[in-house]
Amino acid sequence: MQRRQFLQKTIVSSSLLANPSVFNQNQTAGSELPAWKLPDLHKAIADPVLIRSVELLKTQGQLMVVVTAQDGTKGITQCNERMQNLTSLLKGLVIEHFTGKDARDLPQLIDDSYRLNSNYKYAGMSLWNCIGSVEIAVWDLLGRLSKKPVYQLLGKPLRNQYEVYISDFDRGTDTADVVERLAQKLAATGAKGVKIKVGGRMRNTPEDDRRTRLFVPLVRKKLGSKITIYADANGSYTPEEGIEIGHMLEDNGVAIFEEPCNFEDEEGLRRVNKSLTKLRLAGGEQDTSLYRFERLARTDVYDLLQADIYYNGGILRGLQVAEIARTYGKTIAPHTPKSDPLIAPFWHLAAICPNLYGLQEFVYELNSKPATWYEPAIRVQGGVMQIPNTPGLGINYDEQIWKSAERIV
Ligand SMILES: O=C([O-])C(=O)C[C@H](O)[C@@H](O)C(=O)[O-]
Repeated sequence: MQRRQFLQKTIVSSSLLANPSVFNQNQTAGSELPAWKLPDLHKAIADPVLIRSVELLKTQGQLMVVVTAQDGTKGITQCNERMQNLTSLLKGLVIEHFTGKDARDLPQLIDDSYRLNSNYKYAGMSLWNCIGSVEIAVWDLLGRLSKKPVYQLLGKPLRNQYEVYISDFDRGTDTADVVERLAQKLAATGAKGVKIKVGGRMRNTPEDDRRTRLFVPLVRKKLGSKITIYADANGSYTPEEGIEIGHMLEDNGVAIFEEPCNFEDEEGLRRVNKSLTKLRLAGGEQDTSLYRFERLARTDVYDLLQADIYYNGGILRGLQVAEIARTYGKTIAPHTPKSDPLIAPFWHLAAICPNLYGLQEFVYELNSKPATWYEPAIRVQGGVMQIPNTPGLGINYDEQIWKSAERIV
C-alpha cells in the first residue's frame, strides 16, 4: 500500500469512528463519507422548480417515471424491470417526498425519501431503486428547464464519449456457438472488449464448471489476444472455487473477475482478491449502502466498484460511490447492461467522473433495429459511445406514446 493511500484510509476511517452518528439532524445520510461536490442548483436555475406530480406510466411495454413541473415541463426516465414489483414502495413511500417540492433541492429530497417516515427501514435495492428512478427523472426535468445536458449541472465535463465492452449474458452450453456470436457482436460494434458469464449464477453445478473451463480458453483463442475479457460469475463460487477459477482466468489473460462469490460474503471475496495478483476484482451491482461501499473499497474487497445507478438511488449516489472509490485510489465501472433509454443516466455520470475504469458496459443484440418511439438511436460505432449534448438526459420520446399510456401510480 502506498503512503498516500494509507493516509487517506486513516483519515476516512478515523473521521467515521469519531462521528458514528448517521442520523444527525443536520446531516444528510452518509454525508460524513467522501461526497461529490455538486454545484449549487439554486445558482444554476434562478427560479424555483415546483414539482406538480410524479407518475408511473406504462407505454411501449415499459414503465416510465414522469415528473411534471408547475409550468408543465416534464422530466422522464424509463424504469428498469425491477420496478414492476416495487410500485407499492414508489407510491407509498417515495412520491410524497418529491411532489410540491422545489426540484433544485434534489439532494435533500433524496435524503428525505430515505430518512423521513422511517423509510430507512426499507433500505436496500427495493427502496433505492424507487428513489433513484424519480431522482433520474428529476435530473431530466432540471436539464430540460435549464436547456443543458444533465452533466453540465453535475460538475465539470471531462469527456464526450467513452469506449464500451459488449456485455453478453449467454450461459449456453454450445460454447462454440456463443463465441461465434460474440465475435459477430464485436465486428458489428467495433468494441474492443467483452464480458462473458462464468459459473451458473449463484451456483456452480458440475455442468456449469465444465462449460466455464471450456468456454474461457475458447473465447481467448477465437477473439485473439488484443480483446479485453471481463468474466462475470454472478456470485457462483465458494471462495476456494473462486480462487481456482480466478487462476484459470488469469492464465487466459482475463482482466476483470466480477462477483466470484455471493455479493454478501465480503470476507470470501476479500480472500479471492488477495489470492489473485493479475486480475482486478469487481462488484457492487446489488449494493446500496454508501457505508458498505466505503468498506468494500477500504478493505480491498474489490478493486473496482460497480454500483448500478438505478438500484443505488440515482446519479448523485453513483457519483458519491465514485468519490468513495477515488479516496482509496480505486475506480468505478457502473453496472449498466443496457442499450435503451435506461443507459441515459450513465452517460451523464460518465461525462464527469474522473475515475472511470477502462471500457464501459453496453449490450448489443445481433440484427437489432433502432426503436421508433425515442431518439437518438442508441448505438456504438468504432467501439465508442457518444454522449449526447442535448438538454436533460438526452432522450426525446415520440409524443404519440403518451396517448395510449396507462397510469400505474
Ligand atoms: O454485470 C452485469 O451486467 C450483470 O450481472 C447482468 C445481470 O444479468 C443483471 O443485469 C441482472 O441480474 O439482471
